[in-house]
This record gives sequence, C-alpha cells and structure tokens, in this order.
Amino acid sequence: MSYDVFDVIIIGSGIGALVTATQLAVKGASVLVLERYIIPGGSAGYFEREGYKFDVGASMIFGFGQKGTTNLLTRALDAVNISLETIPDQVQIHYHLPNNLDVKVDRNYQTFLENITAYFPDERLGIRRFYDECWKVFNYLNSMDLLSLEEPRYLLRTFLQHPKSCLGLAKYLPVNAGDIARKYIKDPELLRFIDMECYCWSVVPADMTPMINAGMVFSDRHYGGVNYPKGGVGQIALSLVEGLEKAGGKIITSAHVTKILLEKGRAIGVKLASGDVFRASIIVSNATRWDTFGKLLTQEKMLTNENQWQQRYQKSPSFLSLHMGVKSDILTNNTECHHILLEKWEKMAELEGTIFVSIPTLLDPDLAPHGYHIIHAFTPHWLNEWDKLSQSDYEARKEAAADRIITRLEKIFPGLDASLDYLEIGTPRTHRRFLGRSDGTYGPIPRRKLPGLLGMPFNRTAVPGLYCVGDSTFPGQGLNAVAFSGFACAHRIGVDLRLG
Ligand SMILES: NC(=O)c1ccc[n+]([C@@H]2O[C@H](COP(=O)([O-])OP(=O)(O)OC[C@H]3O[C@@H](n4cnc5c(N)ncnc54)[C@H](O)[C@@H]3O)[C@@H](O)[C@H]2O)c1
Ligand SMILES: CC(C)=CCC/C(C)=C/C=C\C(C)=C/C=C/C(C)=C/C=C/C=C(C)/C=C/C=C(C)/C=C/C=C(\C)CCC=C(C)C
Repeated sequence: MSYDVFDVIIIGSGIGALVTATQLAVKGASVLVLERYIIPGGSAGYFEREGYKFDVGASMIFGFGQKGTTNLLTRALDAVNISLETIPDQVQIHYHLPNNLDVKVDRNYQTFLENITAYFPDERLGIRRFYDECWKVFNYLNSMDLLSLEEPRYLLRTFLQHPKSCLGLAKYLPVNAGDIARKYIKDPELLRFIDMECYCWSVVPADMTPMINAGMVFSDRHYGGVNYPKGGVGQIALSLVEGLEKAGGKIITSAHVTKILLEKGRAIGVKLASGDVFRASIIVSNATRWDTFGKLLTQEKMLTNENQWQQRYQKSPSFLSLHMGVKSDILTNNTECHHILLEKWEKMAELEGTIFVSIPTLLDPDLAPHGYHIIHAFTPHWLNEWDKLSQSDYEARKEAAADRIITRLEKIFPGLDASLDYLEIGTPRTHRRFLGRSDGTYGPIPRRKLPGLLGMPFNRTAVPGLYCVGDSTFPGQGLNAVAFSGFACAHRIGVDLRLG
C-alpha cells in the first residue's frame, strides 16, 4: 500500500482525461493519471498486428485546424509545446445511401452544397439556409475562448467581450438540429439525409442531436477540416502523455481503479485492484457515468441527480468492428478515407443497419505493410447479443457477423473478401473489456427528444471533490467534444485549487 498525495488524480487516460491532465500540469498542479489498460488513449488508442497499426475507434478527427478557437486538439498539444504532423482529408465522408444517393462531403463548402443540391434541386435554398445556420453557431463558438461554463467570472468576461455570440449560443443550447432542418427543408428524403448526417457521429437522428454539436461538425469540416495525425490516432494520446510528463505530471498504466474513497462525503482518494491507495485534493473520473456512479462509488443509494440523468439518457449501443488488412489493388484511385453505407432508410439506427468505414492508410500509408491497406468497418451492436456465450458460440457468431458485413461491403469494394490478408473482429465485449466502458457503450444518448444540450452535466458532481470528464459530460461524444470537456474541467479545477 502507498499513500502518495497529489493535487489531482485522474481515473482513465482517454483524450478528455489527458487534456485535463496536461492543462492542470502546466498550471503547476501535481497530477497523477491512472489507466487500467497497458497504453493510454482509451477509445482513441491503437493496437498493432502483423505490420498493421489499427485505430481502436474511427479515424475521422476534428479539432486539428490551424485557426480560430475550436481547434481544441491543436490547442491542447500547443499548451505542452508539442505539435503533431497531420494529413488533411479532402472528403469528410462518402455516403452510399438508399435510392442511389451517393454524396461526397467535400472540404470545400460550396462543392459540398453543389453535390447535395444536385440530388435535391428544388431544395437549393433550404439546403443553403440549414447549413448556413450551422455556420452561425460555429462562428459564435469560434469567436471565444472555450472554457468552463461553471465558472461565473469566465462567463461574465466572455459575455462582456462577445455579447452577441453568448446570447446566440444561449439561444441554441436547448435546440436540436432536426428543429432547424425542418424549418427550411420539406423533402422527406432530404430530411432523412440530414438524419444520417447527424446519426453518423451522434448515433441519434437529427431531432435528438444538439444543434450546437451539429454546428460544430457541419461547419468545422469545411473550416479547420478533418485532419489525420501522422502515425495514427494513437499519436494524440502518446503526445499528450509526453507533454504531461514534461510538465511534471505522472501516468501509471495497468492501474485499475476499483474504488473512489470518500471521507465525510468528500472524494479524497482512490483504491486500485492491486490494493494500492492514492490520495488527492481532487479526483476526476474519465470513466463513463454508469461506471463512475454505479461501480467506483460504492454508495448504497444512487445520487438523486445521477438517477435523474439516467432517466433522460441511456447507453448507446456499442459496435461490432472489423479491423481488416487488405491488398491495396482492390481500392480504386478515387477511393475516399471515410464511408457510410446504408441500403434501407428505416434500418439506419438498427443493429447492423449503418456501416461506418475508415481507410486511414489512404492518408498515412505507413500504417500497413507496403502493398496493403487498412479497412476498419464498424456497425452498431448491443452487448446482450454477445454476452453469456460459450467460447465456440462467440467465435462462430463473430465469423457469421463478419461475413454479413463483408458481403455488404463488396458493393463499394468489389473483391474485398478475396483480398483479405488479416481480420480481427471486435465486439461489444471487446469494447467493454479493453475500454472499461459499461456494456461497451459508445456514450450517452437521449432516451427521448430532449432540449438540445441543456440536460448534459458539466464537470462538477454532487460529490464534493469529485469531477467527471469525457463523453459522459457536456457536450458529449467526439474527440473534439471530449477535448472541450477536458479544457472546461481543468479550468474549473484550476479555479477551485487557486492555481495561477
Ligand atoms: N472521431 C473519432 O473518430 C473518434 C475515435 C475514437 C474515439 N472517439 C471519441 O472518444 C470519446 C471518448 O473519450 P473519453 O475521454 O470520454 O474517454 P475514453 O472512454 O476514450 O477513455 C476512458 C479511459 O478510462 C480508462 N478507465 C475506465 N475505467 C477505469 C478505471 N476504473 N481505472 C482506470 N482506468 C479506467 C479506460 O481504460 C480508457 O482508457 C468517445 O466519445 C468517442 O466519440 C472519437
Ligand atoms: C455567457 C452566457 C450568457 C451564455 C453562455 C452560452 C455559451 C457560451 C454556451 C457555450 C456552449 C459551448 C462552449 C459549447 C461547446 C460545444 C463544443 C465544443 C462541441 C463540440 C462538439 C464536437 C463534436 C460533436 C465532434 C464529433 C466528431 C466526430 C466525428 C465523432 C465521431 C464519429 C464517428 C464515430 C463516426 C465516424 C464516421 C465514419 C464514417 C467512420
């Protein structure tokens, strides 16, 4: 048993955690990050097999722009004097949708508008108005420093400096993207396209997707753009850890926190599976809310406000992931890095409905052996389909699911099956085991239509001394979103600890 004392202990090392840790370390706090897995990064981690370097999650990275204030990954690395080489992606997504709706979302805004308008010429004005309104939200965000909305002096200062942006954002906080889309667009097929535009990163349709997040994604892809870190997504976490250590912070991997310790109701430390105990003035959990309040805090009664939150939000499904190494000659010259495949609109949000595809080697060929590409295909799946199976049933189910997905992908990548060199199949069980996420969930989604982002909790919790960071906090899923949550968390803690 050890009794080291820190200013801040952070449970987990996802991007939300590492942004919090680096921000606090450069402010002079003594920070300890405890990660249960063998490497940092969480959903933004990687693994290597037979010469391939696979990203655990998708490879579509926002937040690496060079201008404005919303480029939060660039800013987080800048703060610890690190810059990462990134490779611009000219097309955010190539959609392969029902009724031969085949649309590329180009980095250039006008080109994208023309691509979609070609399918819906009667909706030219509505399309323009919807996406322009998204720009309005983005421009408000991109005009101000993005810090803790729980810090009154920051709110006042920001309001005095940017009253129009603050009032504008306050107006959009309770709004969902579907409300705005239906104001301008009538064509049901086009509204379904907007649903898919939201679903493919928020995993809910437009009516349940907060307008602030839609404003970020639908505009930043044409502003800072989608940029891939050279060496793979895992480089982001490795670089943040390098910066953390340079700034005096510490990380321990293979350190599984099993309990948050309370004294007179205040969080004062953590206990590890090894029995080791660490103490700190402040504890931050990067685990999901279900894990933090259901497992790490061993109170008999769930806190009332967490209970209320769980009545509003539920766990999204997890994913079935196919990490494939394929011969490069099956991809034609104009193949894009990211694809969405859906054959029937009504199946969009169903199990195995939408297939997401990332081919990061089109941007960074060094991630695979010469002459080969990585294709990562994933599709929503629930844990209960995979739990409590014998090993042989589990393997057989994985093979059958992979066959179904590969057969469907043959439509956009003819010859895929025959060109397979390597295949690793991840299930919701894999996500639960390696990411420590309850049921392997991708994150919280509204149970029903909610007022935009108003119901998402900030970083402080009802337990004094305990904060949360990551996709269980405002503004939710996405690397740039959890980076915001990290900036906000560190800002609030910095004020609470009176750091300079
Ligand atoms: N844009 C993309 O393509 C992309 C790709 C990957 C991930 N993502 C996003 O990343 C987001 C997740 O980031 P995040 O910061 O919320 O966290 P995360 O889930 O990625 O990381 C949490 C970390 O905490 C660790 N952990 C959990 N319980 C622990 C315990 N008890 N003790 C010690 N360690 C523990 C896990 O091992 C994991 O490393 C997701 O919302 C997803 O949208 C996006
Ligand atoms: C002062 C007063 C009076 C009022 C204050 C009002 C105010 C200042 C409000 C401020 C609100 C703020 C600051 C909000 C900030 C919101 C942010 C930063 C939101 C960021 C969102 C980022 C998102 C949603 C990023 C998502 C990214 C992606 C791509 C996620 C995942 C993608 C996949 C899993 C799919 C990949 C797809 C394929 C095809 C492989």
